[in-house]
Amino acid sequence: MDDAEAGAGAEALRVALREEGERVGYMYARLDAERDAAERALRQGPLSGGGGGLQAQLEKSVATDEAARTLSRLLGVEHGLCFGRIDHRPDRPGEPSDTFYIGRIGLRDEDREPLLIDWRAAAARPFYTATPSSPGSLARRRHLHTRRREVVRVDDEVFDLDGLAEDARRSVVGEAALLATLRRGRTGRMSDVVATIQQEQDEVIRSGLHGVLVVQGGPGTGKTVAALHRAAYLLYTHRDVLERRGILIVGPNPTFLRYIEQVLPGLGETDVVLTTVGDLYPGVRATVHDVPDVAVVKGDHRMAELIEAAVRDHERAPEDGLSVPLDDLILHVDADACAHAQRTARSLRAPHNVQRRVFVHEMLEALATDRAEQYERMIEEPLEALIADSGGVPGWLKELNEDAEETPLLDEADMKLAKAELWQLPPVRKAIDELWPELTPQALLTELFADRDALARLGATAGFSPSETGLLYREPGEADWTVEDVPLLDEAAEWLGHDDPAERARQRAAAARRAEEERYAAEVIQMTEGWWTSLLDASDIADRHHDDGPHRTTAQRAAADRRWAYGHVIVDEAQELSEMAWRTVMRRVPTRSITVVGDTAQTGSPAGARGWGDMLDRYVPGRWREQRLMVNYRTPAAIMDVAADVLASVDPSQTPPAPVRDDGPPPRAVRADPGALPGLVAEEFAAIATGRDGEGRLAVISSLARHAAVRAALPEAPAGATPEALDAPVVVLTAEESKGLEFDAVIVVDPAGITTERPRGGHDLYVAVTRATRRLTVVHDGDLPASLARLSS
Ligand SMILES: Nc1ncnc2c1ncn2[C@@H]1O[C@H](COP(=O)(O)OP(=O)(O)OP(=O)(O)O)[C@@H](O)[C@H]1O
Repeated sequence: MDDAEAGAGAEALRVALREEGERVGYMYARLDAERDAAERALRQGPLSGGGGGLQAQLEKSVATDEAARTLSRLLGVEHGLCFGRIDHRPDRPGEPSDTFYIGRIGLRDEDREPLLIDWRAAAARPFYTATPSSPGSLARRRHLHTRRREVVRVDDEVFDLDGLAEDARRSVVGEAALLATLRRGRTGRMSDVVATIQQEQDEVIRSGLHGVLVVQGGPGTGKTVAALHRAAYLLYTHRDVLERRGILIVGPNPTFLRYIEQVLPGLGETDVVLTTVGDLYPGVRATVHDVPDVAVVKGDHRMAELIEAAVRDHERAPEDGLSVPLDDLILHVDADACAHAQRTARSLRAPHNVQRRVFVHEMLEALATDRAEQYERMIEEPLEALIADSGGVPGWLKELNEDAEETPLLDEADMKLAKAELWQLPPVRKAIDELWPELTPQALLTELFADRDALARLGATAGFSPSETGLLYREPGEADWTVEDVPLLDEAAEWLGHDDPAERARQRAAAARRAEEERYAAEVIQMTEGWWTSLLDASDIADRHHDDGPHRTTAQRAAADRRWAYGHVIVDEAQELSEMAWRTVMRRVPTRSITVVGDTAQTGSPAGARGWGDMLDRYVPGRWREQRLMVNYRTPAAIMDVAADVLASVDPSQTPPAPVRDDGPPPRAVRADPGALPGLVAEEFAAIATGRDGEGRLAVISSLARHAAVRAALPEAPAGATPEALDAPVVVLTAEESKGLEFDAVIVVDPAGITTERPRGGHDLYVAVTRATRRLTVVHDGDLPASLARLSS
């Protein structure tokens, strides 16, 4: 390039920066104007109407909600408002072409003409899908880099020039923009990648709402970011369904959720519940895991049969019938009548606690009849003796006797009273409770786990061996609920159901009130054509009219309700879920609209998935679709070479993803004990903190055996899967806790221990060595595992 060409290039760049700067400046001015309008709306409420009628009240409520939602969306897009531009090829040479700017939200200019296109809109799609080999109708794609509100750089890809090399799968679109993003230091929070979404990720994000989509990909392939952007895209595209039903995202641990939770509000979405398997059962917050052997049994789908058997075991029809001593009587229900009561209750296809009502009624009826018969006999027997003694039966007495035999002892009203009275008597209640008790899931499992005989007996009916069920035994009150217990509690809750008479009465009253409110709301819609009526239906209006405390968001209502049916569920690190955990998740989404995100090569849980079909075919046989992500955006090539050796040692059939980055120093092994860690951490930290951003984060990932020694050596560093850990510059983790996270530098301590101390330890080591974005150091004081031989040279 001669000086004249270089000068022309520099001038073109200056012009581009100036023009784009003006354009983007105008977008921020429009953003400010929209924010002001939303703030005003929030302060003032609706302009029209007033007064205290239902219509005014509704307008106010909807306007406030909408304004708050809009404002939070507008406030969340300050950084990188506009990040791209696409120029379509003109239809005919010489004609003007369409140009669109792509950003975090859509904006219009003062004439209501589109100024900025929301990244989720169909018109934005070519920005993500065009490649040099198939540019579609695009002539050019431009990435705009902004600092605060200023455009500081533009990167162009011109698609109609020949000769751009394209290595089909591994080619990365917008390489300059992508690599600049990837080289930024880690902050402890995942950020959105809307500006640099890659084509294969775009296919995941925009895949249809329905059915089960599996996103399988190695470490660092952007599965988590793609899944989160998919949540945002689905909410944008299917707002009507999903705002009402919500999206559930299940992640591996609370730290991980904290790591990702910033992404969704940043994308402007709030109708999402983020949770872990340990939190899926309302009222229980489990974070501790069972040891692997126990986890395997608790995760086995046969546990569902064991729990059903345990419930049935509490529905007894005694072989000798039931006897209840009561004052001077002993009431008795014979074995046949008890069995009949059991059969009648079970014929109601309902859970145990609901069937119990039927059983109680049947038994009370039998007891009341027995009591009446006994009283009857008390009167009849002396009478018959009298008749026999007097040597003949007078006609009038015979008639009376025959009449009495034909009429039931208790008519309907008598029976109702008698049953109510008996139910108040403690010996009666106790006797019936023993046959068919009201149970909570917690009580059922606590009792089951503390009863070796019941475990063995009921376990056998579910196909477990005594040694397997023996693992479930624990003393009553011995431990808190574990993560593995949560699906069991949920299962038990399904079988037990809930029968609370007060709650039933409340529900009946609420349903009647609700019907009345909906009828009224429907009339309001018919009579008024308010702007807000297009946003709501009668049920929404009734919701808002109903003044039972503050209006709750979909996410708040869903999180508190075990039986909530979500519109879509995303499961991240899904390979860790056991068969029982899948049952719990599936119950939350009867429509089976699910995104399953994970990597079966990273499965650490012995109860987790070896293949997706193992878990999914039970629910959607052959009806799930799989999308593979093959490019690693996190880990530099030299570290991935080490990871590939580890993967080959545990599962040679798996292919590690191809790394985009090949920067950073080679990974190293250091022979030392944990005492050397402060020096190594300081050294690593100095290396990562000198980067352009002057900040960096480091994780020390150790074996369980060395965990205490590592903590002692680094007393300042927080340890474990706690949210604070993410804010600290240095954190100490186990391999399991590091799942899904990433750091600028990683020090892996005692790789041999990590490989051997858990059943799937080789997979744990694979996870540990793939957490680094820049530097990897392995610290060992014994021999290195063979899979890390590359580091010993
Ligand atoms: N298109 C992209 N543009 C910029 N950064 C990206 C892109 N895709 C992924 N990344 C970055 O790569 C890193 C890895 O992404 P992510 O954590 O989603 O991967 P993952 O597949 O879930 O990994 P793992 O299985 O190891 O948990 C993140 O820092 C993410 O921001």
